[in-house]
Amino acid sequence: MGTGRRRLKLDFIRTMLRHFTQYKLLFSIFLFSIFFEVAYAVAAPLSLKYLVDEAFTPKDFQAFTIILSILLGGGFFNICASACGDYSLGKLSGEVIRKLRTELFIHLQQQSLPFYQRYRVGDLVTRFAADMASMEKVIRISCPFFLKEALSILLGLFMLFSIEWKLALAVLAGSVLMFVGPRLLQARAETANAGYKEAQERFSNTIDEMVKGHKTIKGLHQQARLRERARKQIQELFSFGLNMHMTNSLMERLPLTALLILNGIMLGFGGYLILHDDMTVGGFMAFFTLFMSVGQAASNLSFLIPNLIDSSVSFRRVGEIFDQQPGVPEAANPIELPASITSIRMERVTFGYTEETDQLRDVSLHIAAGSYTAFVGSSGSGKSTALQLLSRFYDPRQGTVAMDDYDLRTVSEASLRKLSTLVTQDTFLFNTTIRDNLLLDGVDVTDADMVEAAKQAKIHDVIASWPAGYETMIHHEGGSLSGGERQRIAIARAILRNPKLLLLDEVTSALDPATEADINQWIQQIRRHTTIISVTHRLASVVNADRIHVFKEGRIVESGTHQELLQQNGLYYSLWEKQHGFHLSQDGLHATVEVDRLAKLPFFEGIELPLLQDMASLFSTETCKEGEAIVREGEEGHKFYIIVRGKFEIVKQVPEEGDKRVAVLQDGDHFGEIALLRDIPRTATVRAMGPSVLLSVRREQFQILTNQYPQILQTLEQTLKKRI
Ligand SMILES: Nc1ncnc2c1ncn2[C@@H]1O[C@H](COP(=O)(O)OP(=O)(O)OP(=O)(O)O)[C@@H](O)[C@H]1O
Repeated sequence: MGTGRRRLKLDFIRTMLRHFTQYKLLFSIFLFSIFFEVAYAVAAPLSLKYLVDEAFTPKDFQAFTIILSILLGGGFFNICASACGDYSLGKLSGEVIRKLRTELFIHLQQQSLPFYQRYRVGDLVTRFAADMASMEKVIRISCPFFLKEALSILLGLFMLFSIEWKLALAVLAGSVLMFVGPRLLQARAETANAGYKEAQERFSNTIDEMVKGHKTIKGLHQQARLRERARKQIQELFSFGLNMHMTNSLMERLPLTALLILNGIMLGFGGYLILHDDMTVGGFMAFFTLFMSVGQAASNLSFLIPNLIDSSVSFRRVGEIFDQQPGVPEAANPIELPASITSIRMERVTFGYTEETDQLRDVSLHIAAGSYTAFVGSSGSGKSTALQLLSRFYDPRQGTVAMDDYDLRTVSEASLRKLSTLVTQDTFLFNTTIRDNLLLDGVDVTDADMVEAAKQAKIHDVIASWPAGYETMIHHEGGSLSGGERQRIAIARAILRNPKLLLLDEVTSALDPATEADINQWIQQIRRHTTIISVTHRLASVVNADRIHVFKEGRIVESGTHQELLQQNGLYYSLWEKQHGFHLSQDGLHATVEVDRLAKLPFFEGIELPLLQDMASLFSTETCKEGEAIVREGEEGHKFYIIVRGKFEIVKQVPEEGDKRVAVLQDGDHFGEIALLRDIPRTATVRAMGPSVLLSVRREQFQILTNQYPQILQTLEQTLKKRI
């Protein structure tokens, strides 16, 4: 074991001892009761010496009565002391475990996002469940037992030496045998136990993934893959379990064998001493009985060792969590942010999720209170990252994020959360009623406010249509609700908090056009009294923003109003052009594309407008759900697609790495144009990252057009040749 690990374990044991010593009275009662119990257990065999030598052999009735009375009186007192000891131990260990659980829970809550990205759900749940249970066993049972047995051995040895030191010395020398085996096997047992725990963790993570992702797994028909992974992990559990069982059994058996050898030594040497009148028969009987009870205590201790080793792994794993310092710590004397602020600043901010990468580079911006600001740009350009820094989920590596003149590193988290609310595209709902999900703690609102907020977020009618209305229970963290419903509940939750600063991260991405329009209207209503910063890839929803910052590769490359940015004819202009020219019905089920927009596709360059008009009429609308693969790698393609709304990831199979995301496409992007010309297998899988709408055209339909107008085919062939 490395010194770091040992230090960690020692620190943790010190912490536990600190907890124990906080309850001085209970701890003292417990220690006294253990001491008395052990003293009595050791004294009882010693009484044999006096019974045999002083009472039975000389037939002295008075001595017999005195010894018997002492034994009975001591026995009665022993029962009382044991009962007090049991109560004090129960109370003491219960308190210590309660404190440890609470501290671990609070410690987890204090951690920042990087911690939750490092540890998976299964890892943390196993530490809370299996490791804590194993620690509880040690605190309640093994530790007191260890203390008792160790004390029995010490007192017993003292008595054995006082009865006959030569025999005691011989037995003591032989008893070294009892500890050699376990000592030799200890490292192996620790490795076997740690291996088993890690295998448990991996299996817990698979179950977690299976439960959370059951829809995606079914949708993508991945059951066999998951089953195979689970089968391997169960097999791994079996192998590690067998290894652990065998090592632990061996550790238990070796001391028993040593005990047999010791018995032989004692009988042989003891008999020799009696025959040479160096020891009385009563003395030998007392020695023998005492030795048996010391031997039993030593053997009990050796049985305890695997248990303690097992739990030492648990202590280390829980200690490791306690040792994690929050990545975004609260200042020692945090400043309370005022209830309203006048500005938000990012000054020369550079940030990376890891040391090696920079997701934001030298970003500076100034946002006036009461304004509506939008962050736009292509996928992966750093928009959401900037929002996370404004919410202080991370601290910048360089530069400052500040509200008024307060660096966020110096302000109290509570005051920051009171001032601002972040709504993201991944909505987490608690497994409780809709009402509880809306009326979270710390929000002083009435039922009427709640209903009003739900109406504004366009979710009231949906909730009211459920039999239990606002009392409907949420299960699986909202997994049974649609993405749009979850998103609208999150928006209602934000409305109820009535924040001064509202941070929105792609909040309308899962909504149909009608609801999106309603939410955009709500934003317009509140913008007068709320500062809004909205991240979106859909430019049409931010044309009214006071200021738009365009992100590219972690930098802000353009800033201005919609009109100013269009005039600049730069990145914003090209993004706008790409997204422009589509029409979508209010229910999001029917899309059309304008001819001008088709003309801008590179491979339709130079094709006459009337032909493109015919082409535009060939497109049909397709909708798809989150996780759905619209195109699969290796399959023959027959369709060309244009994304009207939504995000798609392009995933390629990389040998030994599995699926790898190579790009993300969004509104206005297109793919699969080669399928219009010939059969070739798709080079990647295209999978929806949220509910999406596409326009598609099949090659057969396209061919009717090209048969009529062969020049389309020639132009397309030439353009594609140029591109490939
Ligand atoms: N937690 C994370 N750990 C490591 N890298 C991350 C993390 N979150 C985002 N990234 C990476 O940081 C880069 C910027 O991501 P960010 O989410 O800020 O982009 P974005 O512009 O908001 O794009 P999108 O609209 O697709 O979310 C991307 O390359 C992304 O893969």
